[in-house]
Amino acid sequence: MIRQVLTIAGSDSGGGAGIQADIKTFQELGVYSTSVVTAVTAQNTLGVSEIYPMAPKAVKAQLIAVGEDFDIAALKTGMLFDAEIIGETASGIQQFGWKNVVVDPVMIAKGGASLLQQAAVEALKEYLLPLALVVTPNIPEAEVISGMDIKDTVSRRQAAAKILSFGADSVVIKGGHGTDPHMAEDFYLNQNGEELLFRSPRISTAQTHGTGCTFAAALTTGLAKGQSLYEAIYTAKQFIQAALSEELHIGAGHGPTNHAAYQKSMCRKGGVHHVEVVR
Ligand SMILES: Nc1ncnc2c1ncn2[C@@H]1O[C@H](COP(=O)(O)OP(=O)(O)O)[C@@H](O)[C@H]1O
Ligand SMILES: Cc1ncc(COP(=O)(O)OP(=O)(O)O)c(N)n1
Repeated sequence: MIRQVLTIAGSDSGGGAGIQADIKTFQELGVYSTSVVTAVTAQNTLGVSEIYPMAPKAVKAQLIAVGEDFDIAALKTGMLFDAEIIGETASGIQQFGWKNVVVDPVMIAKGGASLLQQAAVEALKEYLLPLALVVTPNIPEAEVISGMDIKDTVSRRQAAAKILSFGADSVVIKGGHGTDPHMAEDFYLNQNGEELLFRSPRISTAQTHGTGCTFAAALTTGLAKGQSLYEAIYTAKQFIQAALSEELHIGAGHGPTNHAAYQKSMCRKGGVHHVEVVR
């Protein structure tokens, strides 16, 4: 039977991030996607113009509808917007005993719009992080959650350890916002103190809308298929590298990544992107 996954996230009318990015990624990687919409954003490649959060009871009703009928092998959370929606999300995960929980702690869109109320950060730490197999902040999100500045590899490791203190099994601090002009480096740390670096050449492109959602969705798919966390992160890094490499050039701003590129690269001899892993 096809593996079933769930995304709990906001809608991006521009289709590059949020629920739309997740579903495209799930489809490309061969799992069946269910979805719980937490908010509707009016958004395109130039930015977010309006946000309409769902009523918490609407989020709850969607979670129950999915939970009562589907066998969810892995799930990801994205834009959750406020503390009440975080509370409903955490309750749903616990009610249905869902495992393989990937928490992408979406806070700010590339254009600067706030996708999580500041007051909700505490709820994220208290209710959601303890349920996470892996939490995937970008560097600014990792700074907010840890309350620390990340300016080098030492402070990145300290911030990752602080994030783990809120109860997630592991963390990946994504490197898209890093300062290395040559490499995009994602740092993994787990509760056993094991750390890994996943490194790919940094691609010079403005078509980066939705990189974080896409990466976390690909990771979620790997877990649903029974991959180890290591394999799932590795595949997700290959997926996003391909999606950034073959630009679509859609829209006038930060365009979406190309969700179809990974499958195309699989068909080419030697086409799958190499990811360097440093232990
Ligand atoms: N220019 C780039 N070249 C290669 N990989 C990138 C680039 N930008 C982001 N990535 C990768 O995309 C994934 C998402 O990272 P990031 O952009 O930091 O997340 P977010 O969209 O949440 O800000 C990570 O695996 C990161 O290393
Ligand atoms: C509805 C919605 N959810 C999440 C995001 C942020 O997505 P992300 O992958 O972090 O990409 P950027 O916004 O940084 O390009 C979003 N914009 N909208």
